[in-house]
Amino acid sequence: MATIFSAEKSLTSQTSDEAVEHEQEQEADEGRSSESYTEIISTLPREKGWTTEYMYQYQGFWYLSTTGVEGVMRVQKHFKARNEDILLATLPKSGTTWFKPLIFAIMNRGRCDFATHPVLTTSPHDLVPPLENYFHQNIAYPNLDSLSSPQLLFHTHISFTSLPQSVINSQGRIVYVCRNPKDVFVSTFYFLNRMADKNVEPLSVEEAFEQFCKGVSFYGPFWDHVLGYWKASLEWPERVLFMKYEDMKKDSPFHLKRLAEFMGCPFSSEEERQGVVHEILKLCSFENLSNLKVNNTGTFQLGTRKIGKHIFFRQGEVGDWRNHLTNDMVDRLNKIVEQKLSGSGLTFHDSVER
Ligand SMILES: Nc1ncnc2c1ncn2[C@@H]1O[C@H](COP(=O)(O)OS(=O)(=O)O)[C@@H](OP(=O)(O)O)[C@H]1O
Repeated sequence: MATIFSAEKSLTSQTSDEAVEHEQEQEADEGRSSESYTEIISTLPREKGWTTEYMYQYQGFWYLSTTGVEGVMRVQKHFKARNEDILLATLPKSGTTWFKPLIFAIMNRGRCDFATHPVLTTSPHDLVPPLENYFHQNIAYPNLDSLSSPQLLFHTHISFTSLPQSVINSQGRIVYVCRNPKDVFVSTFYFLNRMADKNVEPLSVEEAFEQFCKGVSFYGPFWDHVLGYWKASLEWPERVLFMKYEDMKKDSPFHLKRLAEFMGCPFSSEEERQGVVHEILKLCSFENLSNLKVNNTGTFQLGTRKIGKHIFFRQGEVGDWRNHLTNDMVDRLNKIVEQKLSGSGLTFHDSVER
Protein backbone atom coordinates (compact mmCIF):
# COMPACT_ATOMS: atom_id res chain seq x y z
CA MET A 1 0.00 0.00 0.00
CA ALA A 2 1.34 3.44 -0.87
CA THR A 3 1.17 6.10 1.83
CA ILE A 4 1.81 9.79 1.62
CA PHE A 5 4.84 9.18 3.79
CA SER A 6 6.13 6.27 1.75
CA ALA A 7 5.59 8.24 -1.44
CA GLU A 8 7.80 10.96 0.04
CA LYS A 9 10.37 8.44 1.20
CA SER A 10 10.53 6.78 -2.18
CA LEU A 11 11.78 10.05 -3.64
CA THR A 12 14.85 9.89 -1.44
CA SER A 13 17.73 7.54 -2.16
CA GLN A 14 18.13 5.97 1.25
CA THR A 15 20.05 2.73 1.86
CA SER A 16 18.07 0.18 3.87
CA ASP A 17 20.15 0.99 7.03
CA GLU A 18 19.42 4.68 6.61
CA ALA A 19 15.76 3.89 6.06
CA VAL A 20 15.58 1.88 9.31
CA GLU A 21 17.34 4.71 11.18
CA HIS A 22 14.92 7.20 9.67
CA GLU A 23 11.93 5.06 10.75
CA GLN A 24 13.33 4.87 14.30
CA GLU A 25 13.86 8.63 14.47
CA GLN A 26 10.36 9.17 13.17
CA GLU A 27 8.92 6.78 15.78
CA ALA A 28 10.78 8.60 18.57
CA ASP A 29 9.47 11.90 17.26
CA GLU A 30 5.95 10.46 17.11
CA GLY A 31 6.28 9.38 20.77
CA ARG A 32 7.39 12.83 21.85
CA SER A 33 4.67 14.46 19.78
CA SER A 34 1.98 12.26 21.33
CA GLU A 35 2.90 13.55 24.76
CA SER A 36 2.88 17.15 23.62
CA TYR A 37 -0.51 16.66 21.91
CA THR A 38 -1.92 15.27 25.17
CA GLU A 39 -0.51 18.24 27.04
CA ILE A 40 -2.11 20.78 24.69
CA ILE A 41 -5.42 18.90 24.61
CA SER A 42 -5.61 18.86 28.41
CA THR A 43 -5.84 22.67 28.34
CA LEU A 44 -8.68 22.87 25.76
CA PRO A 45 -12.23 23.96 26.61
CA ARG A 46 -14.59 21.00 26.95
CA GLU A 47 -18.34 20.45 27.19
CA LYS A 48 -20.55 17.46 27.89
CA GLY A 49 -20.59 15.34 24.69
CA TRP A 50 -23.79 14.19 22.98
CA THR A 51 -22.88 10.54 23.47
CA THR A 52 -19.39 10.75 24.93
CA GLU A 53 -18.18 12.09 28.26
CA TYR A 54 -16.75 15.29 26.76
CA MET A 55 -16.34 17.15 23.49
CA TYR A 56 -13.24 19.33 23.03
CA GLN A 57 -12.89 22.71 21.35
CA TYR A 58 -9.79 23.29 19.25
CA GLN A 59 -9.27 26.42 17.11
CA GLY A 60 -12.95 27.29 17.54
CA PHE A 61 -14.40 23.90 16.48
CA TRP A 62 -15.75 20.96 18.50
CA TYR A 63 -14.44 17.40 18.36
CA LEU A 64 -15.94 14.21 19.77
CA SER A 65 -12.86 13.11 21.68
CA THR A 66 -9.22 13.85 22.44
CA THR A 67 -8.36 11.38 19.66
CA GLY A 68 -10.32 13.54 17.23
CA VAL A 69 -8.36 16.66 18.18
CA GLU A 70 -5.05 14.81 18.00
CA GLY A 71 -5.93 13.59 14.49
CA VAL A 72 -6.49 17.19 13.36
CA MET A 73 -3.20 18.33 14.91
CA ARG A 74 -1.33 15.50 13.20
CA VAL A 75 -2.85 16.40 9.81
CA GLN A 76 -1.87 20.03 10.35
CA LYS A 77 1.67 18.93 11.09
CA HIS A 78 2.24 16.20 8.51
CA PHE A 79 -0.10 16.51 5.53
CA LYS A 80 1.55 17.76 2.36
CA ALA A 81 -0.98 18.86 -0.23
CA ARG A 82 -0.14 18.58 -3.92
CA ASN A 83 -1.39 20.86 -6.68
CA GLU A 84 -2.97 18.05 -8.69
CA ASP A 85 -5.02 16.49 -5.89
CA ILE A 86 -8.65 16.94 -4.85
CA LEU A 87 -9.66 17.42 -1.22
CA LEU A 88 -13.28 16.64 -0.38
CA ALA A 89 -14.25 18.62 2.73
CA THR A 90 -17.53 18.11 4.55
CA LEU A 91 -19.25 18.73 7.81
CA PRO A 92 -20.17 15.23 9.10
CA LYS A 93 -23.59 13.97 7.96
CA SER A 94 -23.69 16.21 4.89
CA GLY A 95 -23.31 13.51 2.25
CA THR A 96 -19.68 12.43 2.59
CA THR A 97 -20.56 8.76 2.01
CA TRP A 98 -22.18 9.78 -1.29
CA PHE A 99 -19.61 12.26 -2.59
CA LYS A 100 -16.55 10.07 -1.91
CA PRO A 101 -17.54 7.43 -4.47
CA LEU A 102 -19.00 10.06 -6.82
CA ILE A 103 -15.70 11.95 -7.04
CA PHE A 104 -13.69 8.73 -7.09
CA ALA A 105 -15.81 7.43 -9.99
CA ILE A 106 -15.49 10.71 -11.92
CA MET A 107 -11.70 10.61 -11.50
CA ASN A 108 -11.36 6.98 -12.51
CA ARG A 109 -13.87 6.70 -15.34
CA GLY A 110 -12.30 5.03 -18.30
CA ARG A 111 -9.98 3.13 -15.93
CA CYS A 112 -12.76 1.19 -14.15
CA ASP A 113 -15.44 -1.02 -15.59
CA PHE A 114 -18.85 -0.34 -14.00
CA ALA A 115 -19.50 -4.09 -13.61
CA THR A 116 -16.38 -4.61 -11.47
CA HIS A 117 -15.94 -1.10 -10.09
CA PRO A 118 -13.92 -0.67 -6.83
CA VAL A 119 -16.96 1.15 -5.37
CA LEU A 120 -18.80 -2.19 -5.49
CA THR A 121 -16.22 -3.92 -3.32
CA THR A 122 -14.72 -1.19 -1.10
CA SER A 123 -16.76 0.93 1.29
CA PRO A 124 -16.61 4.71 0.67
CA HIS A 125 -14.76 5.30 3.96
CA ASP A 126 -12.15 2.62 3.23
CA LEU A 127 -11.77 3.97 -0.30
CA VAL A 128 -11.18 7.52 0.95
CA PRO A 129 -10.73 7.70 4.75
CA PRO A 130 -10.80 11.06 6.55
CA LEU A 131 -7.24 12.38 6.71
CA GLU A 132 -7.54 13.02 10.44
CA ASN A 133 -8.36 9.36 11.01
CA TYR A 134 -5.54 8.14 8.82
CA PHE A 135 -2.89 10.37 10.36
CA HIS A 136 -3.94 9.40 13.84
CA GLN A 137 -3.71 5.68 13.22
CA ASN A 138 -0.66 6.07 11.01
CA ILE A 139 -2.15 3.43 8.70
CA ALA A 140 -1.68 3.19 4.98
CA TYR A 141 -3.88 5.52 2.95
CA PRO A 142 -5.65 3.43 0.33
CA ASN A 143 -3.64 2.84 -2.76
CA LEU A 144 -5.61 5.25 -4.88
CA ASP A 145 -2.62 6.29 -6.91
CA SER A 146 -2.49 3.04 -8.85
CA LEU A 147 -5.88 4.03 -10.25
CA SER A 148 -5.97 7.79 -10.22
CA SER A 149 -2.37 8.79 -10.58
CA PRO A 150 -1.38 11.56 -10.93
CA GLN A 151 -4.55 12.85 -9.23
CA LEU A 152 -5.43 11.65 -5.70
CA LEU A 153 -8.58 12.17 -3.68
CA PHE A 154 -8.43 12.92 0.05
CA HIS A 155 -11.17 13.67 2.52
CA THR A 156 -11.42 15.75 5.67
CA HIS A 157 -14.03 17.16 8.04
CA ILE A 158 -11.56 19.86 9.19
CA SER A 159 -12.84 23.45 9.02
CA PHE A 160 -11.36 25.78 6.40
CA THR A 161 -9.58 27.87 9.01
CA SER A 162 -7.89 24.79 10.53
CA LEU A 163 -6.71 23.25 7.23
CA PRO A 164 -2.98 22.51 7.05
CA GLN A 165 -1.01 25.42 5.63
CA SER A 166 0.14 23.26 2.71
CA VAL A 167 -3.47 22.94 1.50
CA ILE A 168 -3.84 26.71 1.47
CA ASN A 169 -0.47 27.22 -0.19
CA SER A 170 -0.94 24.55 -2.86
CA GLN A 171 -3.04 24.92 -6.01
CA GLY A 172 -5.03 21.76 -5.11
CA ARG A 173 -8.80 21.92 -5.55
CA ILE A 174 -11.30 21.61 -2.70
CA VAL A 175 -14.86 20.32 -3.07
CA TYR A 176 -16.99 21.32 -0.07
CA VAL A 177 -20.37 19.70 0.51
CA CYS A 178 -22.91 20.98 3.03
CA ARG A 179 -26.51 20.20 3.89
CA ASN A 180 -29.54 21.83 5.49
CA PRO A 181 -28.63 22.28 9.18
CA LYS A 182 -31.87 20.70 10.39
CA ASP A 183 -31.13 17.48 8.48
CA VAL A 184 -27.51 17.63 9.67
CA PHE A 185 -28.74 17.83 13.26
CA VAL A 186 -31.14 14.88 12.90
CA SER A 187 -28.65 12.73 10.99
CA THR A 188 -25.90 13.50 13.54
CA PHE A 189 -28.19 12.71 16.47
CA TYR A 190 -29.07 9.27 15.11
CA PHE A 191 -25.52 8.51 14.01
CA LEU A 192 -23.94 9.42 17.35
CA ASN A 193 -26.57 7.50 19.26
CA ARG A 194 -25.84 4.40 17.22
CA MET A 195 -22.15 4.64 18.09
CA ALA A 196 -22.62 5.82 21.70
CA ASP A 197 -20.25 4.85 24.50
CA LYS A 198 -21.97 2.09 26.47
CA ASN A 199 -20.99 3.69 29.79
CA VAL A 200 -22.26 7.19 28.90
CA GLU A 201 -25.91 8.22 29.06
CA PRO A 202 -26.62 9.84 25.64
CA LEU A 203 -28.20 13.31 25.54
CA SER A 204 -31.91 13.45 24.78
CA VAL A 205 -32.88 15.00 21.44
CA GLU A 206 -33.80 18.23 23.28
CA GLU A 207 -30.44 18.38 25.07
CA ALA A 208 -28.50 17.60 21.89
CA PHE A 209 -30.50 20.30 20.08
CA GLU A 210 -29.54 22.77 22.80
CA GLN A 211 -25.86 21.93 22.25
CA PHE A 212 -26.24 22.22 18.46
CA CYS A 213 -27.78 25.70 18.88
CA LYS A 214 -24.83 26.67 21.09
CA GLY A 215 -22.49 25.48 18.34
CA VAL A 216 -21.32 22.45 20.32
CA SER A 217 -21.72 19.80 17.61
CA PHE A 218 -19.64 17.29 15.62
CA TYR A 219 -17.00 19.58 13.94
CA GLY A 220 -19.36 22.51 14.67
CA PRO A 221 -20.45 25.23 15.02
CA PHE A 222 -22.36 24.38 11.85
CA TRP A 223 -22.44 28.04 10.67
CA ASP A 224 -18.72 28.65 11.16
CA HIS A 225 -17.84 25.48 9.25
CA VAL A 226 -20.02 26.31 6.24
CA LEU A 227 -19.08 30.01 6.26
CA GLY A 228 -15.35 29.25 6.20
CA TYR A 229 -15.65 27.28 2.93
CA TRP A 230 -18.37 29.57 1.54
CA LYS A 231 -16.14 32.62 1.83
CA ALA A 232 -13.19 30.70 0.40
CA SER A 233 -15.32 29.62 -2.58
CA LEU A 234 -16.20 33.26 -3.27
CA GLU A 235 -12.59 34.35 -2.99
CA TRP A 236 -11.04 31.44 -4.95
CA PRO A 237 -13.84 30.03 -7.14
CA GLU A 238 -11.35 28.14 -9.28
CA ARG A 239 -9.97 26.36 -6.18
CA VAL A 240 -13.02 25.84 -3.96
CA LEU A 241 -16.35 24.44 -5.19
CA PHE A 242 -19.24 24.88 -2.74
CA MET A 243 -21.99 22.29 -3.15
CA LYS A 244 -25.22 21.40 -1.36
CA TYR A 245 -26.56 17.89 -0.74
CA GLU A 246 -30.07 19.08 -1.64
CA ASP A 247 -28.93 20.46 -5.02
CA MET A 248 -27.26 17.16 -5.91
CA LYS A 249 -30.47 15.33 -4.94
CA LYS A 250 -32.65 17.69 -6.98
CA ASP A 251 -30.67 17.72 -10.23
CA SER A 252 -27.97 15.05 -10.00
CA PRO A 253 -26.83 15.01 -13.68
CA PHE A 254 -26.38 18.79 -13.75
CA HIS A 255 -24.38 18.89 -10.51
CA LEU A 256 -22.31 15.82 -11.38
CA LYS A 257 -21.25 17.53 -14.60
CA ARG A 258 -20.50 20.73 -12.69
CA LEU A 259 -18.32 18.70 -10.31
CA ALA A 260 -16.41 17.02 -13.14
CA GLU A 261 -15.83 20.37 -14.82
CA PHE A 262 -14.47 21.87 -11.60
CA MET A 263 -12.17 18.85 -11.17
CA GLY A 264 -10.71 19.61 -14.58
CA CYS A 265 -12.11 16.49 -16.27
CA PRO A 266 -15.48 17.46 -17.85
CA PHE A 267 -17.60 14.75 -19.45
CA SER A 268 -17.23 14.71 -23.23
CA SER A 269 -20.38 14.67 -25.35
CA GLU A 270 -19.43 11.14 -26.35
CA GLU A 271 -19.37 10.09 -22.68
CA GLU A 272 -22.72 11.75 -22.12
CA ARG A 273 -24.15 9.91 -25.14
CA GLN A 274 -22.79 6.63 -23.76
CA GLY A 275 -24.59 7.26 -20.45
CA VAL A 276 -21.47 7.58 -18.25
CA VAL A 277 -23.08 10.32 -16.11
CA HIS A 278 -26.07 8.09 -15.49
CA GLU A 279 -23.87 5.04 -14.72
CA ILE A 280 -21.90 6.97 -12.08
CA LEU A 281 -25.08 8.25 -10.45
CA LYS A 282 -26.59 4.76 -10.44
CA LEU A 283 -23.40 3.25 -8.98
CA CYS A 284 -23.34 5.77 -6.11
CA SER A 285 -27.08 5.96 -5.43
CA PHE A 286 -28.26 5.42 -1.86
CA GLU A 287 -30.17 2.36 -3.00
CA ASN A 288 -27.16 0.75 -4.65
CA LEU A 289 -24.54 1.62 -2.03
CA SER A 290 -26.66 0.74 1.00
CA ASN A 291 -27.46 -2.69 -0.42
CA LEU A 292 -23.87 -3.68 -1.15
CA LYS A 293 -22.49 -6.35 1.17
CA VAL A 294 -19.32 -4.30 1.65
CA ASN A 295 -21.40 -1.44 3.07
CA ASN A 296 -23.79 -3.31 5.31
CA THR A 297 -21.41 -5.76 6.98
CA GLY A 298 -18.17 -5.29 8.89
CA THR A 299 -16.76 -2.34 10.78
CA PHE A 300 -14.86 0.87 10.18
CA GLN A 301 -12.22 2.30 12.53
CA LEU A 302 -13.26 5.77 13.73
CA GLY A 303 -10.67 7.15 16.13
CA THR A 304 -10.21 4.53 18.82
CA ARG A 305 -13.44 2.67 18.14
CA LYS A 306 -14.86 0.34 15.54
CA ILE A 307 -18.30 1.20 14.15
CA GLY A 308 -20.62 -0.81 11.92
CA LYS A 309 -20.36 0.27 8.27
CA HIS A 310 -24.15 0.11 7.89
CA ILE A 311 -24.66 3.16 10.16
CA PHE A 312 -23.44 5.51 7.43
CA PHE A 313 -26.71 4.74 5.61
CA ARG A 314 -29.98 5.74 7.25
CA GLN A 315 -32.57 7.34 4.94
CA GLY A 316 -30.63 9.47 2.50
CA GLU A 317 -33.57 11.84 2.06
CA VAL A 318 -34.03 15.61 2.07
CA GLY A 319 -36.24 17.03 4.82
CA ASP A 320 -36.42 14.15 7.34
CA TRP A 321 -36.15 16.86 10.03
CA ARG A 322 -39.88 17.35 9.57
CA ASN A 323 -40.42 13.99 11.30
CA HIS A 324 -38.21 14.78 14.28
CA LEU A 325 -38.23 18.49 15.18
CA THR A 326 -41.01 20.48 16.84
CA ASN A 327 -42.16 23.79 15.34
CA ASP A 328 -40.38 25.63 18.15
CA MET A 329 -37.11 23.86 17.40
CA VAL A 330 -37.44 24.65 13.69
CA ASP A 331 -38.16 28.33 14.33
CA ARG A 332 -35.28 28.63 16.77
CA LEU A 333 -32.69 26.96 14.55
CA ASN A 334 -33.89 28.84 11.46
CA LYS A 335 -33.45 32.14 13.31
CA ILE A 336 -29.98 31.27 14.60
CA VAL A 337 -28.75 30.13 11.19
CA GLU A 338 -30.28 33.15 9.43
CA GLN A 339 -28.59 35.50 11.89
CA LYS A 340 -25.21 33.72 11.74
CA LEU A 341 -25.18 33.66 7.92
CA SER A 342 -26.64 37.14 7.45
CA GLY A 343 -24.81 39.27 4.93
CA SER A 344 -22.81 36.30 3.58
CA GLY A 345 -25.11 35.50 0.66
CA LEU A 346 -25.38 31.88 1.84
CA THR A 347 -28.87 30.61 2.67
CA PHE A 348 -30.54 27.28 3.40
CA HIS A 349 -34.12 27.33 2.13
CA ASP A 350 -36.53 24.56 2.98
CA SER A 351 -38.33 25.28 -0.29
CA VAL A 352 -35.59 23.52 -2.31
CA GLU A 353 -36.65 20.30 -0.60
CA ARG A 354 -39.13 18.00 -2.27
N1 LIG B 1 -25.53 7.46 -1.66
C1 LIG B 1 -26.16 8.31 -0.86
N2 LIG B 1 -27.02 9.21 -1.34
C2 LIG B 1 -27.66 10.09 -0.54
N3 LIG B 1 -27.50 10.13 0.81
C3 LIG B 1 -26.63 9.24 1.34
C4 LIG B 1 -25.92 8.31 0.55
N4 LIG B 1 -25.14 7.57 1.38
C5 LIG B 1 -25.34 8.02 2.63
N5 LIG B 1 -26.25 9.02 2.62
C6 LIG B 1 -26.79 9.77 3.75
O1 LIG B 1 -25.84 10.76 4.15
C7 LIG B 1 -25.90 10.93 5.57
C8 LIG B 1 -24.58 10.55 6.18
O2 LIG B 1 -23.74 11.66 5.98
P1 LIG B 1 -22.18 11.50 5.77
O3 LIG B 1 -21.95 10.47 4.75
O4 LIG B 1 -21.67 12.87 5.50
O5 LIG B 1 -21.70 10.97 7.19
S1 LIG B 1 -20.16 10.93 7.63
O6 LIG B 1 -19.73 12.31 7.75
O7 LIG B 1 -19.40 10.19 6.65
O8 LIG B 1 -20.19 10.26 8.95
C9 LIG B 1 -27.00 10.01 6.06
O9 LIG B 1 -28.17 10.82 6.03
P2 LIG B 1 -29.47 10.51 6.87
O10 LIG B 1 -30.13 9.34 6.21
O11 LIG B 1 -30.32 11.75 6.76
O12 LIG B 1 -29.05 10.22 8.28
C10 LIG B 1 -26.98 8.93 5.00
O13 LIG B 1 -28.15 8.17 4.96
